[in-house]
Amino acid sequence: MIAAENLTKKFGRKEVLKNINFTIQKGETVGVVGPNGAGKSTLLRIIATIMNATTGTVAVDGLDVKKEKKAIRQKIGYVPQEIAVYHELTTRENLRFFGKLAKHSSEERWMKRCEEWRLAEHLDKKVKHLSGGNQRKLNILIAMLHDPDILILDEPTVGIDISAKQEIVNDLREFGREGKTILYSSHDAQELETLCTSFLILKEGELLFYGSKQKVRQFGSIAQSKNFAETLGEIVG
Ligand SMILES: Nc1ncnc2c1ncn2[C@@H]1O[C@H](COP(=O)(O)OP(=O)(O)OP(=O)(O)O)[C@@H](O)[C@H]1O
Repeated sequence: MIAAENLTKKFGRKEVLKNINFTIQKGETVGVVGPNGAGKSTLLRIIATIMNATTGTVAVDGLDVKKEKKAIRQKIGYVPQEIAVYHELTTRENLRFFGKLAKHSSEERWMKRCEEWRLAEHLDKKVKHLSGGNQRKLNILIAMLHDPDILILDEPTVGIDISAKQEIVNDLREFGREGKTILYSSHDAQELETLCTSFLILKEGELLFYGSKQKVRQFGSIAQSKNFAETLGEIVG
């Protein structure tokens, strides 16, 4: 469970998260949505213990993100927007290297994931020779090396083609079915609809909405006849 209470974040005088409250239950796949600059990355970084909130709290399974960073990092995998792997190393070398840094990584487990995610055939290729989609997959698998219960992904499919996006979304859906909690920030309504069970909508630092996919449709009541992507687009505006 991830519970935010009266969360605010200021950069100088600019308040980019304004008194945010929500509780995410275990096993949810939450789409974190909002226009550019809404505060999505900032919120995800605070939950991932990379950045501190200015005031308020976030508890991950009862642990405080400010005080118990180490314990929370065992539970969470964080996938940054940028591809943060070594391009001159092979896929296998990257997994081994980051596996050594991560506690509780197991080569047997990541080999199994590579097979499930169709990366096994690319294990001995240098990352610079992988397709954009496979580089993105590797970026995600590295965040999963310690088998976290919660995966936080900040726009993980930017710049790749539609079929690679669909593969990643399907692989993450399977991961969600293992009972994992996923927070997924994206501007792509199609992939959000396919993957997410609930939505957290931010606008100019305010939490506009948090609830199930069905409720998003009700929330966008003026758009009843429209499809999900249009409804979401209208809410986010
Ligand atoms: N380190 C920082 N210092 C100062 N301002 C920052 C910093 N990081 C983010 N901001 C500002 O905070 C606001 C929220 O940024 P954030 O990156 O969280 O938005 P976002 O919703 O993720 O946007 P995008 O969809 O473009 O990635 C923006 O106005 C941004 O310029």
